[in-house]
Amino acid sequence: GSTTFSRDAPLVGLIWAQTTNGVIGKDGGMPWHLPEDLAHFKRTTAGHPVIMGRRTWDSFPAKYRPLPDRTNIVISRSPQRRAALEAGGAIVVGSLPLALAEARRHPGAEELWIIGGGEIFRLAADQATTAVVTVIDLESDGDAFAPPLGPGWVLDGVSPAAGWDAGANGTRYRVARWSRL
Ligand SMILES: Nc1nc(N)c2c(n1)CN(C(=O)COc1ccccc1N1CCC(C(=O)O)CC1)C2
Repeated sequence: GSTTFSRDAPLVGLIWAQTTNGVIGKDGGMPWHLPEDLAHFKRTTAGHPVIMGRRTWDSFPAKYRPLPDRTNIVISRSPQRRAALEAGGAIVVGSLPLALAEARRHPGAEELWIIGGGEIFRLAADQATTAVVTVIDLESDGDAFAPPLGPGWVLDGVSPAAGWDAGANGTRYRVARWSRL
């Protein structure tokens, strides 16, 4: 029979999109337009709590906030910003540990997704057990970067395994899935 492992520890995943040279953001946005990635992001995170830094929250067009069908947890150390963020539908906490603790209380918490940005990914890389990375066939300058995945991270697979997918607008991309032992 199949063995099922009860996961009392949630799966903590990182999810981001980057250029081939590791840029994840520029001037508060992303230097590409790839609706297929937005659909992939929404499909992957829907139904689960998402944890993000305040800049990532601000980067979403207002009509997308809070991200629907997900508990939106925003890390901000600024008491001045807390009220506005909460008014916008976010749960606001002051640190990543507090965000992870808060996320566990919400629906879908068997899987938690950390969705950005660069500063939060670096803090979270040693606590996450999976990373889902959209690599876009583009070189760009930027001001936010993908975290280095340190020792212990292994590449589980890339889709497509060779070459690139192409979005309707011609942007080439692929999705790499990493896990940390
Ligand atoms: N692979 C991967 N990883 C990430 N962490 C993120 C992404 N892609 C994409 N992201 C962005 O910030 C960018 O988003 C958007 C930017 C402009 C317009 C709409 C959107 N979105 C439309 C869909 C919304 C939803 O999901 O409902 C979210 C906002 C985070």
